Amino acid sequence: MEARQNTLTITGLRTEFLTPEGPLAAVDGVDLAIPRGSIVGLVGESGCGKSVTALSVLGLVPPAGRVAAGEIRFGETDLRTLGEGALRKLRGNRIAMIFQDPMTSLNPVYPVGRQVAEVLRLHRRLDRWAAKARTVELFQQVGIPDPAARYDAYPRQLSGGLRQRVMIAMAMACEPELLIADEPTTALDVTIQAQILRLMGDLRRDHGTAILLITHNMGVVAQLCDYVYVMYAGQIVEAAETFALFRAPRHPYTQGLLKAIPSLEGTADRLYTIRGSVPDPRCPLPGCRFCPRCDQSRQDCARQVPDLRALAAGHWVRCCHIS
Ligand SMILES: Nc1ncnc2c1ncn2[C@@H]1O[C@H](COP(=O)(O)OP(=O)(O)OP(=O)(O)O)[C@@H](O)[C@H]1O
Repeated sequence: MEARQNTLTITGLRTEFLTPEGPLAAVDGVDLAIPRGSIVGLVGESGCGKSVTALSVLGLVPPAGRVAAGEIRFGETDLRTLGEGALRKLRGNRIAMIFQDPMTSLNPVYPVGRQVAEVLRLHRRLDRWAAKARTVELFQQVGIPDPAARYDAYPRQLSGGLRQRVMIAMAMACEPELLIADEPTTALDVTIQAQILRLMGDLRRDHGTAILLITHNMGVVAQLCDYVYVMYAGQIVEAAETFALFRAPRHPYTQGLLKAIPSLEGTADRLYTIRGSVPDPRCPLPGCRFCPRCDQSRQDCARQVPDLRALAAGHWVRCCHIS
């Protein structure tokens, strides 16, 4: 895929946090591309660096951290060269975001309708009445019951599912080119989860929005994504089209994640889990970072640093023993 066809192209991203023990690389050399109008998944266990990748794109890395290296291109623009003012203009307009807990993004002291209408007034230049009418219409589209009454509700008066719908309505209001959704359905029950995922699919279909979907849920990936990046210990360890990844996962970590999906048949007595846990980024391992947890590791894995190599068109794997 040529870079100019991408809505987002991340190259060599390294994001560090300053700790008393020295700098810690939460994201360590990540390359990731989102072609226009596609839905790309970023998966991995907790602590792998998914959220920090998203925050780096948005220019929202917390104060102790910084993007130390790499390029983040939104279309032709290198986001790292933009000042805070220009970045703020892009966020909530051409780039929208949805987080796991919408309370962190919604202002608790303003009615939710006014918050969405504000976006329409600011970015779509609608007057007060048109913005209100469009907001109620958007609330209806995202399945908020009694949308006119909910316009005046405060965030705390709504359920988690309704708050997440408000966030989607806000994202739809801007008709963004890029939506970054970080665990958008994790806190919701399964039925609401499916509805929110459907709405994101609609956003892509109706507005051509490219979506980066961050999740640890492989089922969600299978349902929605065109392409998947698997992240482990700050690095991409496998990347492939969704169909190829599910049909023939090559990295032992990806194989473990897929084995851990609960099956409907429920044949296994216990749900599979990958033994061990994500390594502490403060103590980087000399060889393959997955080696201590890998059930296929060999003697040299602890010493050899694997590169991300192409196995087939569009299928990349970081493992010393796969060719
Ligand atoms: N403010 C911070 N200060 C220091 N380290 C941080 C900070 N935020 C994140 N990290 C570290 O960065 C690493 C990656 O964290 P990140 O939140 O990106 O993981 P994640 O894959 O998104 O996990 P989760 O699904 O739990 O959000 C972790 O080791 C974490 O400890």
